[in-house]
Parts: sequence; structure tokens; C-alpha cells
Amino acid sequence: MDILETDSVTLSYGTKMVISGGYMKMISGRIHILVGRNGSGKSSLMRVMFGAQTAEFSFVQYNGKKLSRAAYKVPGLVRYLPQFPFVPAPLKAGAFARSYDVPWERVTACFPEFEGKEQAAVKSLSGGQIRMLTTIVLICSPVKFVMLDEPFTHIMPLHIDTIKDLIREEAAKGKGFLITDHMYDHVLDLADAYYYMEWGVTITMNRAELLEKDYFLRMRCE
Ligand SMILES: Nc1ncnc2c1ncn2[C@@H]1O[C@H](COP(=O)(O)OP(=O)(O)OP(=O)(O)O)[C@@H](O)[C@H]1O
Repeated sequence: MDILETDSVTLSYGTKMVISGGYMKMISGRIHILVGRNGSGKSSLMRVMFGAQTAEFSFVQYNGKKLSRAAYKVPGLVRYLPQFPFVPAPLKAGAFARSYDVPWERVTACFPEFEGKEQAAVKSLSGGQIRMLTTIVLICSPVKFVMLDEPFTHIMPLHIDTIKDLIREEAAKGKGFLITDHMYDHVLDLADAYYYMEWGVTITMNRAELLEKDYFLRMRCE
């Protein structure tokens, strides 16, 4: 079993303290969900854990050993799907997949709509296609852990099922996932482990406690 965790995260933007007790533990083969109101600090916590955001204080451990560099710089450790598009527009779709060590055949097997688009520049794809491409590639990338920031928002319902099946398939092979999304039905459907973020603090909960805590989550399940 592999474990990637961060603890004691303190993060401010200017004078605004956003995280004051940030904690997250990801375990291989499990799907962890992180939920909470808009602006509660979920994306910020992911970015700190990934190493893309510097915090006043944080430490990240892999299998009990403190990382001496950003997690994303450790080969084969972790990927992070941000909410915003990040693929350079002139890059070809196939080249983008290969840059994450994902063969194009794997992409088309997951999503046949991409057949024949290996040489297409990313900028020629629609916004929805670019989001599908990046999400599929990051999920399939051969790393230990994958963090997904709103993978279901702005995705067609039919394609959401494709993404969920892929996450389950990769988790069954041993990959650990951390997912945040406001499409609560889908994250709850996938979850093995539950985290709630409020007032800059991460709280570990079981499913019943989470539903009790959050009215909007409860509404989706009743
Ligand atoms: N680069 C930044 N500079 C200044 N403030 C920021 C920055 N990034 C985030 N914030 C603020 O920090 C707070 C937490 O933002 P964050 O995006 O981490 O929350 P979130 O829980 O992921 O929100 P959402 O669910 O809406 O995605 C918000 O008030 C946001 O406006």
C-alpha cells in the first residue's frame, strides 16, 4: 500500500487566510472525495499537495518519508487536473497524450470519438473535447496518484459515465484518486473515503456524517 499525505497546511492569499489546518491522506487503490462550499480551499489544498502552490507551512510525505521537493517533480508519483485548460494550443492531441506516457490507442479505447484525431492540434478541438482529452490522459497516466479538480463539471452526462468507469478501472489497478466536484451525485457514487473542508480545515468523515453535515449533499441522496 502506498500513501501520499499532507498535513498542517497553512495558506494565505495576501491577508486572507484560506487554509489553517489542511490535511489530506491518499491511499493507493482508493477514491477519496473532498467536498465543501465554494471558496472553502479545496483547489488550494490540492495545489499545495501537488507542489504547484507555495504555502506558509506544509509538508508532504510519501510512504512516511517527507518529500524534499514538490510532489509533481517526483517521477511517477502524481498528476493534477486543474479546473482550467492547460494544454498548449498548438500541441497535437497524440503528442499531448504521449507527453503523459499514455499511448493514443489507450485514449481511443476509452473514447472512440477521438479516432483519427491523433494529429489534430488541441486548438482545433472543442472545449468539451479538450476537457475530455486532458481528463482521460491524466487518469490513465502511469503514476501512483491522480488529483482531479472538477472532472465532471461542463462534461456531457454520457461522457461522465465514461470518466467514472475509467476512474474505477484505474483505482482497481491500484491508483489512488482525490476528486473534488460540485456534481455531488457523481463524487458520492465513486467515493471510498470522505473529506469535508470548512473554515480552512479538512475534516475526515464517514458517508453518514458527511450527509448530515451538508444539506446540499443530503438533498442529492434523498
Ligand atoms: N491565486 C489566488 N489569489 C487570491 N485569492 C485566491 C487565489 N486562489 C484562490 N483564492 C481565494 O481563496 C479561496 C479558496 O479558493 P479555492 O479555489 O481553493 O476554493 P475551492 O473550495 O476550491 O472553491 P470552488 O469550490 O469554488 O472551486 C477563495 O476565496 C478564492 O477566491
